[in-house]
Amino acid sequence: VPKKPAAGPSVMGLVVPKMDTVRVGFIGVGQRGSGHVKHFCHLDGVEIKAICDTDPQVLDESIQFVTTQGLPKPAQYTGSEQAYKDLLNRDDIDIVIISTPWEWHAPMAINTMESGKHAFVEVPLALTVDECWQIVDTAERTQKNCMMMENVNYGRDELMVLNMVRQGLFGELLHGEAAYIHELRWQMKEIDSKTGSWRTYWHTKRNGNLYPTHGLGPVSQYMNINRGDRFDYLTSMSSPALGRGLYAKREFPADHERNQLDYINGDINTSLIKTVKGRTIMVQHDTTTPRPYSRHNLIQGTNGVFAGFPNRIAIEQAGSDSYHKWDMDMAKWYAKYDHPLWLQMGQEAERNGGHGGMDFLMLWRMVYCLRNSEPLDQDVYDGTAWSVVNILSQESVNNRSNSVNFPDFTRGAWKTGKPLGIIGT
Ligand SMILES: NC(=O)c1ccc[n+]([C@@H]2O[C@H](COP(=O)([O-])OP(=O)(O)OC[C@H]3O[C@@H](n4cnc5c(N)ncnc54)[C@H](O)[C@@H]3O)[C@@H](O)[C@H]2O)c1
Repeated sequence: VPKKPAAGPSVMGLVVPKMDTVRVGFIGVGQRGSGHVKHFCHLDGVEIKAICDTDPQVLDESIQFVTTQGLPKPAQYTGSEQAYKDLLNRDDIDIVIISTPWEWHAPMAINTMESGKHAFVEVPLALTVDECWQIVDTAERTQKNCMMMENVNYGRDELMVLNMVRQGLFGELLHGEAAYIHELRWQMKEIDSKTGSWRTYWHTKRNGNLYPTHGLGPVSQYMNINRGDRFDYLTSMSSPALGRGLYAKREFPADHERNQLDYINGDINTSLIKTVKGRTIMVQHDTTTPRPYSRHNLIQGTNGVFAGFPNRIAIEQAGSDSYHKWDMDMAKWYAKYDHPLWLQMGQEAERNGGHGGMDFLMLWRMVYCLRNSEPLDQDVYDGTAWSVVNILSQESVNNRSNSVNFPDFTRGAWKTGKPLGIIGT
């Protein structure tokens, strides 16, 4: 895709006028979006103005939840797949939280920004390179935020590792490993509604990394991707696609629809990203094999390594060869390196829950930035760079793993982009 002329100034580091109250609308309140609604009911300085979902039942559940908290009843929109546009026509909403199936993310984000509102979108942000460019173009033309809500960047461990990296504990960074390894075959039993009712089909349409952002977001922030470095090119391979067919055979009658599908997505996809500075990142996707959960969360530098799942660390200390053995005892590392944001908000985040507190912390931080006129921690360039791995990995897999170049969605602004600060220091 050729580099297009910008439709407006870069939105890297975008600061928008301070909001005393953040007025929010929700599109999609299924399994994920309903959680966001619950968290927003416990955040200061927000008003839930409207909620939209095509499923009247989940819509009603979220509306009920809000009112049982003693909060005003939000307006509701349902009845068609386009009903969200009526929500966007309101003039009393500042931000829209989009938690719909993947194919809706890009059009809804674009329509949200065009309606004068800021878009906050579930992962992944987009499904084609063209959609990525359209989102970037719209953000630049409208000067609106479009943040992909990568919650994993707000996990305690990920925040701590970011803090360790910034303090130089690992030396110069060389290599990272990221993954979404999460056995989700059971979602194939969600037939008429819920995640599996739409997500299952992606395994019949694409062969690559369907869901790259959870592991990749934090590793990208460790490496200052789009802020001094950027993804240059990628090569990708997929294993055979066997697990979903076998599962369908075992779990569904022979004539069941799940047994008529052609599952083409390799059970394990492995991609390698090279950055402009020469660093390497391995990214894996596997939602099919019987295997414990992992996002890898590995960062290797000239002075040592941190790896997650389970957490372990090895550092070259004072010339000793202590790095031959993993230190699995995290207590002293947390004591020394817990991120200031976690020290400030971690207890409240854990009390509110959501993937160990990361969900609440992300939403709290979004609202904090909007209310204090600070740039968000993740911008439209991050969301597109992390999401486009989905698309580029397929291209590479389908072409004997030949390398594929990353588009530079920042249009060169990565060279001067400021690294994400450690808030509170
Ligand atoms: N960040 C995370 O940790 C995390 C976790 C789970 C899901 N997700 C993401 O959240 C998104 C939603 O996933 P989910 O598990 O909640 O799925 P889901 O199927 O439970 O919910 C999706 C909702 O969107 C509604 N919807 C579909 N089309 C719509 C339209 N045109 N207008 C309005 N509503 C519409 C559906 O009725 C449904 O209620 C996905 O992108 C998924 O990848 C992220």
